[in-house]
Amino acid sequence: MANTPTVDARSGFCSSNSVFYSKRRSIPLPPNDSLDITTFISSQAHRGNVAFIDGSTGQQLTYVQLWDAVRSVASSLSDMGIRKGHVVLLLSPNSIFFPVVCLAVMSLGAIITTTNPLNTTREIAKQIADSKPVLAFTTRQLIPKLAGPIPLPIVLINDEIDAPIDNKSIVNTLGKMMAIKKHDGLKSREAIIQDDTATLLYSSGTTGASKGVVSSHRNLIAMVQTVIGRFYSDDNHHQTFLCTVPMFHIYGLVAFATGLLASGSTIVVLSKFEMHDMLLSIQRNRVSYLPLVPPILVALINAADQVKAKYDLSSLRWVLSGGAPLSKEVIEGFLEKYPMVSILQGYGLTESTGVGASTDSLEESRKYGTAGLLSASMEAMIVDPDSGHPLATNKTGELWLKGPTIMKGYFSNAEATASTLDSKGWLRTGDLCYIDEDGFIFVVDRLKELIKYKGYQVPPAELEALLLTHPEIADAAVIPFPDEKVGQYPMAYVVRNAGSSLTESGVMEFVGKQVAPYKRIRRVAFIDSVPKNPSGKILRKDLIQLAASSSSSKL
Ligand SMILES: CC(C)(COP(=O)(O)OP(=O)(O)OC[C@H]1O[C@@H](n2cnc3c(N)ncnc32)[C@H](O)[C@@H]1OP(=O)(O)O)[C@@H](O)C(=O)NCCC(=O)NCCSC(=O)/C=C/c1ccc(O)cc1
Repeated sequence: MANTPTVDARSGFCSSNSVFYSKRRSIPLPPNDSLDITTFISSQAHRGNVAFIDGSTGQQLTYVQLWDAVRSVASSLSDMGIRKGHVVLLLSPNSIFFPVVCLAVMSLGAIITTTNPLNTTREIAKQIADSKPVLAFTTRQLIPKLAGPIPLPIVLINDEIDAPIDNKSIVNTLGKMMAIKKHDGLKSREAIIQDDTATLLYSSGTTGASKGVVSSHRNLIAMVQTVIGRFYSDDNHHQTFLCTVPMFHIYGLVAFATGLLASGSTIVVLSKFEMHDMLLSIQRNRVSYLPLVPPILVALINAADQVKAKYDLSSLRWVLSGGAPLSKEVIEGFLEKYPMVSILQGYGLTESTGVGASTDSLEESRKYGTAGLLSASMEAMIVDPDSGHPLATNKTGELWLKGPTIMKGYFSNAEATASTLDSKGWLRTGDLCYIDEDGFIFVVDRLKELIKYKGYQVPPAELEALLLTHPEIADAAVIPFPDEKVGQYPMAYVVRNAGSSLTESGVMEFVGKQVAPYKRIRRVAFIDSVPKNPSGKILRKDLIQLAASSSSSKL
């Protein structure tokens, strides 16, 4: 037995190979290689009746109606010529039909790519040029956002079947597709294996501009198993979740369009976050689980007295926080105001197809500030960013993850894939973390060049490239600036050309016109030169320090 690696049961750390192993029961993965995510979910046994409720209109989709709709839409897509490997773009706010489109597309082996409706036409055109979709699903209101250089055939999502169609690009409506009763199109469905690509979600990763994250059916199937393991034990009753975070991000997508459907949950869907709608929906539908991002928790704390006076939140048991770090102050502030509700934390990336670590019980959540224990079947290493050597417990380094939910790579970007995934399948997360003696992960800082505004990713490189297109800007660097309400917002350090009288507001307006609102630069400082290392890399840490010291000296 001399060669058996010794894993410390308490931390999960194996000293012979420096790998941390998950302490959770490993997830069963279906052995059948010919399996797609939609078939996998629809074949799970559960006692759920209502799958979705539209939070504003009350319209419901039962599980029977959901799977009927998915089959009809898939058959119709097949009749329209959609085949395995084709990319389909979904540009829509949250709706009870968002999952129908995703599940139908993926059931054919076609690939779903989603985008934020707040994105500008220019940003969406970039994603279209990169992902090359053959069809788009969108709403009537969002059609102008598809007016980029590459015209796409469009399926309208929220349209009355008989409404006049005046746009030549519109080839169908979801209503018509869902009404199809004969599913002949499914006969020409091609065989799908678990390794085939299912989703293409965009993320900036550790550096540079947004890239398509390729997740396979296997990645999503493993994530479904993780979600089931996280929320359902044998004695768990039926649960009602509220969906107010966007389904177009991995967080919302894996929960509301896939994972929770495997266990018969009811999901109340709001088209977007609005405080009153959210609270009223909790009250009306007796919601028990509320997945959020930290800025909503902060807003709930700040308005706690009015909230508790006006709404009956007695059904609410769990708040799930993900997408951005949650500070100890926010956790304590929330628990003080809402003692009946427990917070569960989740840590994940688009590149890990959702959750990589989490706290799954009140007891685990009592480790304040932790991102949780490694998800089932996930392995981790903490790697010294300078030496590249793996570290043991309680030592801070870059978190590397390996497991069945780790992406296949970045779409058509071998260079970015090679610098993010190593040959053994380890994903460099770009987060500085340590893992304690009980196996809990703590995120300390970020190595990657990323700004998180309200849980949305803002890649500094993208804003820097845009700033450099201004005729009066010689050089620029963009950094995160901390803010209690939104987490961080983008701040620009700008070097003006000689003789330029460009103002701070001039810089902000120039960027604001071209990017989604969450990417706007909200603070500007002018400097003589951008600090860089000998190879020309921006020394962001120096600028972050400079910003902190100049803002505190202003107080
Ligand atoms: C609900 C939020 C927190 C706040 O919403 P909001 O206040 O209405 O603002 P928006 O973010 O929608 O809009 C941004 C800005 O655009 C503005 N805006 C709004 N609609 C308009 C308009 N139609 N025209 C023009 N301006 C507009 C809006 O006013 C706002 O401006 P400002 O007030 O200046 O911030 C919203 O930002 C939000 O849903 N954020 C969540 C993002 C999110 O899901 N992130 C997760 C990423 S994936 C990930 O990290 C995964 C992690 C994970 C973790 C754990 C797990 O278990 C699994 C996974």
